[in-house]
Amino acid sequence: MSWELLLALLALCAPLLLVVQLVRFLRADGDLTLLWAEWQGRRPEWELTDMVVWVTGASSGIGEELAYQLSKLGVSLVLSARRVHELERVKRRCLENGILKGKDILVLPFDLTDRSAHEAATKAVVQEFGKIDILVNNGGRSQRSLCAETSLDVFKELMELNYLGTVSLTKCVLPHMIERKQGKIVTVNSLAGITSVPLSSGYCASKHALRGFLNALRTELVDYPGIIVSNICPGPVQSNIVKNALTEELTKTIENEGDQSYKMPTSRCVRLMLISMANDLKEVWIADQPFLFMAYLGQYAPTWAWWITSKLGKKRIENFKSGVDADCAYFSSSKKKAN
Ligand SMILES: NC(=O)c1ccc[n+]([C@@H]2O[C@H](COP(=O)([O-])OP(=O)(O)OC[C@H]3O[C@@H](n4cnc5c(N)ncnc54)[C@H](O)[C@@H]3O)[C@@H](O)[C@H]2O)c1
Repeated sequence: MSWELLLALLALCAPLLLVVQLVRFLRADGDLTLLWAEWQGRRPEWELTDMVVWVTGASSGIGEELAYQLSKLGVSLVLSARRVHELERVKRRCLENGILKGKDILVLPFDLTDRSAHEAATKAVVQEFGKIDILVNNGGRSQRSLCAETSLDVFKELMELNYLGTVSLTKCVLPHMIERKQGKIVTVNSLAGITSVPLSSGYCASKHALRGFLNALRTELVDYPGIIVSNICPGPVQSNIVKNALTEELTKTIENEGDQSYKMPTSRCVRLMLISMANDLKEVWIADQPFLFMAYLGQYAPTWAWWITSKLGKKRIENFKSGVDADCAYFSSSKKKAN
């Protein structure tokens, strides 16, 4: 084959390859460091075995799925949330489907907003298993209400739970990790901790606050390279987050949680979280499109992102008011989805 022909072929193939890569990028469900770690990095199956992992919010959604996937890796597991019977149910399923024995799982119920319980809970974990390798700050609640219609009590509750509850538990576990010079503090934040969406002003604020806290904490721990502070930012994921969301008043619940099936499967989100833990990633974004694309746009072209957010945000409020999930039907009629 002549050089001219080879060059001509290359010139033809290059745009094709570029298009293929672009399509792959547009279909990605994680940021580039996370996808690289998934492709080339350490496997959770090699890295996380024999660890003591404490998961808050383990009675439902992401925390529950995390318990199931961890129970297949041979860790010691601490399951926390408020409802003991739900935690016992999760424990039973972990024992049925995983490789753990009863002694490997501690059910430790407490309310994250009751900060006076955090020290005793931490001591109970250390007493049971002798150490804490990974704390997964996962417990939290979202919000579905317009700022102007929302009581200040709701904003306070979101900060108490999502922000101060996480800060307090992290502060209880930190001295133990500093003494051992190792450990992972993994916090389930949200893309709402990076970008902002309507109907969730209190939630976004609590998650933005968490990101600020975690980034500052990480810089304070530079002398302890064995302690990893990890900020996990998922987009929409299948769980009970909408059903359990706060509304205008503390006592008012969501009337219609809408169809959640378009969201990322919980198992995929949790798998990517485990990859991030195995590879000590500092911050990861986990989301299907167009949510991931919007996070990138917000980072690199904030003014364009704001223009699009204002259009999509209007649609989000419309969706919510017409009784479908706020995030669905961005590109089609909300009435059609409601039927
Ligand atoms: N599902 C999503 O779309 C999504 C997206 C981004 C971030 N997140 C975050 O993921 C985390 C888990 O949420 P999820 O989606 O699994 O929702 P979920 O409602 O299914 O689970 C939330 C868990 O937190 C626990 N919890 C709530 N209030 C508590 C309290 N006061 N004390 C102790 N535990 C409490 C619940 O009991 C439950 O176990 C949250 O921090 C949420 O902000 C979820």
